[in-house]
Amino acid sequence: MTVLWKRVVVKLSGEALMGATSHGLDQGTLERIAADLAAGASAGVEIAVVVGGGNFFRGIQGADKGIDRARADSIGMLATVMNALALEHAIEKAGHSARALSAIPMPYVCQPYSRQAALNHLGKGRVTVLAGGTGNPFFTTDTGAVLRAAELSADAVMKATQVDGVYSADPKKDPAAVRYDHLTHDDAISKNLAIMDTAAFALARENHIPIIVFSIAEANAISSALQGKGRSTIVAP
Ligand SMILES: Nc1ncnc2c1ncn2[C@@H]1O[C@H](COP(=O)(O)OP(=O)(O)OP(=O)(O)O)[C@@H](O)[C@H]1O
Ligand SMILES: O=c1ccn([C@@H]2O[C@H](COP(=O)(O)O)[C@@H](O)[C@H]2O)c(=O)[nH]1
Repeated sequence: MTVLWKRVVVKLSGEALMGATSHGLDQGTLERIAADLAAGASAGVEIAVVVGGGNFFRGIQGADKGIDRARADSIGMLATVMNALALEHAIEKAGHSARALSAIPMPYVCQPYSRQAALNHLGKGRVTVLAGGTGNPFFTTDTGAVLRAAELSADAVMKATQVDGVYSADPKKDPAAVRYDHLTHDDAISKNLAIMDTAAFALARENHIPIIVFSIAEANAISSALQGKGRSTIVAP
């Protein structure tokens, strides 16, 4: 496998882990994605995975139901820890070494996140699964992914999601939405494209980090994206 990047942060949507179910974790999907990550790491790419929590809980939805937003976001961050532990185990089962690190320290279940610990695991070829987003409420795991990419000097953020790229509008709501092959961070921000939050795009722009958006529904989606193959949108200057 000829790969484009030496070190990447893969942003894995929590919803991607539900497979065809409506909530939580689908074991077959987890195993497929774990094997794909293991293949990428075996090809020599240092892979950190920032995992979302939308298959369990989103803070904003909890806040809509009357839970204090900061409390609701804490629940959301804990959801990402559940996904990270499941993914760490699935990657190990797929035959590749993995470590989960949490931005919210909970040493009984996994190692607390630190930049040094993450760099150490990446340097040893372990798929490093980063839980808890930024560790702060009022953020998302998209912003967490770009933040980790900046502090770990990753070459790119690879957003593995439900859609095959960035569209002019949410394609799940607007069938007439048009897909972009390439756009700049400025375009994504000025057009208010909600595939990622503005904070994530702004941080990526400031730190010159390209973002590759692709669908995780395809077989070997991550390995293909690492080789520059398959359908995707590239957000870069
Ligand atoms: N302009 C757009 N182009 C493409 N997708 C868009 C756009 N605007 C909104 N979306 C929606 O954004 C979603 C991508 O978000 P994603 O599923 O990765 O959520 P997340 O918050 O990052 O993760 P989680 O699933 O854990 O909540 C797509 O499923 C798509 O419906
Ligand atoms: O830095 C962060 C990251 C996430 N959260 C909360 O977790 C959920 C799930 O994350 P998604 O990015 O939506 O998958 C999110 O809705 C927030 O409530 C957070 O508070 N801080």
